[in-house]
This record gives sequence, structure tokens and C-alpha cells, in this order.
Amino acid sequence: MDVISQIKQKARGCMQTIVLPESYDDRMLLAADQATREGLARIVLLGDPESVASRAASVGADLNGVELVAPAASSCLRDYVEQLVELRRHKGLTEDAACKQLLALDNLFFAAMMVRKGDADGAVAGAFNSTGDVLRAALQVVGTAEGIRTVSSVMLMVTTNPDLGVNGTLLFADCVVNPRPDARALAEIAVTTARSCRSLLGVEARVAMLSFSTQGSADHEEVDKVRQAVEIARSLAPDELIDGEMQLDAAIAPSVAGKKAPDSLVAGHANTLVFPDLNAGNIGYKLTERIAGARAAGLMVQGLARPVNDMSRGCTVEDIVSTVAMTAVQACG
Ligand SMILES: CC(C)(COP(=O)(O)OP(=O)(O)OC[C@H]1O[C@@H](n2cnc3c(N)ncnc32)[C@H](O)[C@@H]1OP(=O)(O)O)[C@@H](O)C(=O)NCCC(=O)NCCS
Ligand SMILES: CC(=O)OP(=O)(O)O
Repeated sequence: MDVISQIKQKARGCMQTIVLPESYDDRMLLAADQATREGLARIVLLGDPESVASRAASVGADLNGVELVAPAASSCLRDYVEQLVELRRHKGLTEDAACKQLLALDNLFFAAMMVRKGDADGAVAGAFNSTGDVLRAALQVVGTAEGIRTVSSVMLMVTTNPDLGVNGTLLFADCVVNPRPDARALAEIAVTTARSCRSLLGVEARVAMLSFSTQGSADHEEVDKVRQAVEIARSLAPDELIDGEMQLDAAIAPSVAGKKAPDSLVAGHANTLVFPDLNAGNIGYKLTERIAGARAAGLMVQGLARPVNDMSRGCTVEDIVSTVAMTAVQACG
């Protein structure tokens, strides 16, 4: 069974409630239909029920079994406004402004608040809205999990080469959140991604901290940052297998690893790739997807107190459906 089918099977076993705020994107309507038919989660779509239903009919999405919630008519609205004011008091948020945010047409803050309050177990957005907007709502409303300073993201890259990673699947991080992580943030990204590897793929992570240098072959402050991150990550999680700095070929090609990093327990067999910054991570995953033809599944945002996951605006309906399944698996822990 391929990795996405395994994740879907896990999702079916825990039947979580997942809210999709972007009912104004046709792909979300079709994904709500498909996820419900596949029994992956109880789906809630936000928006005016009449317009959502008529738009769904026009694109051939069957919303039987999908709950439609209009934020403006919700009995939770009052409570959500109070919560948001409380949460953002230190930023001077007024009741009026909180109400406007919760009733904004994008529904992002309302969805995040449903997740915070446990009225949904997770949310998936980003087919229409930018990643920054989805993340800002999640960071402001849901916040970080206990003990986590750095929220980040992981992408499952499903390739057709079974020699790579776990039967062809690799985890890439961070592809979306932190533009310029310092050594401490990079270390946290490595540790949380190692944990995501275990929960998503059920295997121990072999984490390669990527760079343009392998074991000191180049001398630059950017290389030093990665090297420091490896030290910090090992001190934060001594049981995880984390190594670097190393180049991509040394990380995944045993023949190159044999020459560049012969003593490494990770090199040549990495299943988790941690990129040094967001330029590398975002470009790296899109290259692997668009040129190498890998399937990019996710994104999964890691380190939030509860799951809110983001999509690329270029996503397909199937991408959304698999992210719904990943979100459900994340929610049930
Ligand atoms: C993630 C991002 C939106 C956060 O921006 P921001 O301006 O810090 O957002 P906010 O101020 O609303 O953040 C809310 C809170 O979360 C905190 N925060 C921001 N980034 C965080 C992170 N990675 N981890 C943990 N907390 C974070 C902020 O410090 C802030 O705390 P405060 O409310 O107590 O002041 C921004 O880093 C970003 O745009 N990243 C790139 C997204 C992107 O375009 N990706 C590429 C395409 S996919
Ligand atoms: C994940 C990502 O890169 O998002 P977008 O393509 O929407 O910018």
C-alpha cells in the first residue's frame, strides 16, 4: 500500500472533524465531496450555506454528509470574538476589529478559532489564500504547542524511486514558514520533523541537515549556521539520528556518501531533508515536484497547538484530500 493510502487508512480509523474555510474555491468543494465519500473525516465547509450549495451543484460536488456553517449566523460567534480579543489584547485588538477578522470573507480566523476551541479537530486552507495569511491566522489564534518556539512545515515528497527515503518517500522541511531560520530555529525544525517522520511514516528519521558543504568541504557563515544547528538539535533530541552539514547528493546517494561522508550514519540513506532556509526549501520542493515529477503531499504545519495545514495555491483536489487525511492523522496524535 502506498504512503498516501496508509495515511488515509489511519484517518478513517480516527474520524476527526476537519474545517475547510475556502468554500469559495471549487477545488475545496470537490475535495469536501471526495473526502466525505472516502470516509476520511467529518467535513465542515464555512460560508453562506445557500451560496455554497449552489456553487457545489454547479461544479458537480455532492455535499451530502458535509456540514455547512455560516460564520455570521453561528451561535459560537460571540464567544469567538471574546476569545480573540483576549488572545490579541497585547496587540491592542478591539472587539470591533476582532469581529471583523472573524467575519472576514476568507473565513481563516473563524476556522482557526473553531480549531482552537475544539469545534473542529483541524483545518485545511491555502488553495486560494496565500500561505502567509493562512499561517498568520493559525499563529495568532491556535498558537504554538507546549515547548515549541518555532512553527515550521513538512512536505511529503513521494517519488517513483523506491531506493530513496522510505520506499521512495522523503520528508522535506521547512518549505513554507521560516524565511531565515537561525541555528536554534533550524535545530527545532530538524527535531520536530524527525518526530513527524515517525508519526507519518512509522519509521525512525534519518535527518540530513543540508548545505552546499559536506563535513567542512566549504567555509562560510551559512555552513557554520547549519553545523551549529546540528549540535543544538542533537542536544535537544539525543535519541534522534541527525547529521550534517551535508550536500543533497551526499544525503541521498550512497555512492557519493561513501566518498564525502563515509562515517555518517545518515549520509546516503537520509529519509528527512532539512533545508538551510526557505529559499532552498520552497524552491527545492517545487523542483522535485515539477521537474522530477514527485508527488508533493501536505503541507503539514508542525509545532502548532492543534493542526491547521496549508496548501499551495497550485494544488489539485487530490492534494487537498490527502492533506485532509494528514490533518486528521495529526489531530488524533
Ligand atoms: C509565518 C509568517 C506569516 C509569520 O509572520 P509574522 O508577521 O511574524 O506574523 P504575526 O506577527 O501575525 O505572528 C503571530 C505570532 O506568531 C509568532 N510567530 C511568527 N512566526 C513564527 C514561527 N515560525 N514560529 C512560532 N511563532 C511564530 C509571532 O512572533 C507573533 O507572536 P505575537 O503575536 O506574540 O507577537 C511569516 O514568517 C511569513 O510570511 N513566512 C513566509 C510565508 C511564505 O510566504 N512562504 C512562502 C510560500 S509557501
Ligand atoms: C506552499 C507554497 O509554496 O504555497 P504557494 O504556492 O501558495 O505560494
